[in-house]
Amino acid sequence: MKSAIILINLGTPDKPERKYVRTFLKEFLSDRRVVEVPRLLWMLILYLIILPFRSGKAAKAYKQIWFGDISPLKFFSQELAQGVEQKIREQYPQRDITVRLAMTYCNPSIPSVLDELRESGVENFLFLPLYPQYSATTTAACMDIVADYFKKCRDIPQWSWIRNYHDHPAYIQTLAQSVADYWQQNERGEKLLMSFHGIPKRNVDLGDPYQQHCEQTAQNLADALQLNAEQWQVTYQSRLGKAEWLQPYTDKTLEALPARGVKNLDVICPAFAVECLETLEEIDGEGQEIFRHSGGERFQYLPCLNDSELHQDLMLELCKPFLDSLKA
Ligand SMILES: C=CC1=C(C)c2cc3[nH]c(cc4nc(cc5[nH]c(cc1n2)c(C)c5CCC(=O)O)C(CCC(=O)O)=C4C)c(C)c3C=C
Ligand SMILES: [Fe+2]
Ligand SMILES: [Fe+2]
Repeated sequence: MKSAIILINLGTPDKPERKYVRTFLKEFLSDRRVVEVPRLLWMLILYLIILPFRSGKAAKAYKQIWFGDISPLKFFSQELAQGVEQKIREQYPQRDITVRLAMTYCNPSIPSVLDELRESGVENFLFLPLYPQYSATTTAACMDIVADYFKKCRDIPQWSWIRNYHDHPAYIQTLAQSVADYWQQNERGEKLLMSFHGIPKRNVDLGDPYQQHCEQTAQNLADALQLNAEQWQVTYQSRLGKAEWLQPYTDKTLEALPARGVKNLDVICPAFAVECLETLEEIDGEGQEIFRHSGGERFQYLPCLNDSELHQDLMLELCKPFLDSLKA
């Protein structure tokens, strides 16, 4: 039986230009899983304020971080998928398994990847969203798209999900190894700031487990690195709009830390599997600037796991129960 593993990431504009950024933002921010503001009010805000003003600004930011003709998010996600497929071919030579990347928004879309795989005879799917911490705004959003796709199908194939892996020992071990490797090659900062993408606080109050997952990842990573309470901190970045999001906010913390005596800082973003606008521009760019202007002296951004061997091995470990369940 032909099987496929589909790595799913958020999505990204096709080009770092206003028109493409607008298309991406429109699709992303129209999803009711992402924004839960009453529809009419949100459509007014989206079409009258966010799309006209944010698209151009974000396009400029994307231009600064673009990798030649591809966005960093798509580049690393694709390389990761290819690396994982190669490893599976080597380690499971008797199995017929394809690994593909799909995006929740824009390209390659989940339906287009599913169409292609089903036409090639795949009958068994494993979906692996590249979000270690579950949130309805990300994980459930891609689950909806997959479920919608199969609504029109009579003979639904076998499918399974890796819903979250925020506390999987292999994930924590991989993160810890990446930090330890970094510290072996670079001077270690006084504090490790773990900055996660934020979500509105209301979502957590209504039952989204995301904050609990982030805090668990952070605590387990700190334990694996044997950090004491003074040596690490969790913050939340990328808030949008006026409502309260998860706190403490990354930008406010970066502004405050130098006055509290932290001048030499390491920052890691464990919610991001691969580099993207929110890590390269918001943290390593803007965040670094905020910290330095506030009196900080040394700011080191620790890269995401990206397409590293460590990350490929982690993906294989997460997929092991699926891979072992397949008949040779
Ligand atoms: C209501 C708004 C948003 C929620 C909720 C949200 C949750 C969320 N997002 C990610 C991961 C990524 N977000 C990225 C970009 C991005 N996110 C939002 C808004 C919300 N995100 C916007 C408007 C944007 C676009 C950029 C900008 O204008 O600031 C990206 C990067 C995409 C890229 O092309 O590089 C990622 C990745 C998570 C993990 C998450 C909740 C857990
Ligand atoms: Fe986001
Ligand atoms: Fe941002």
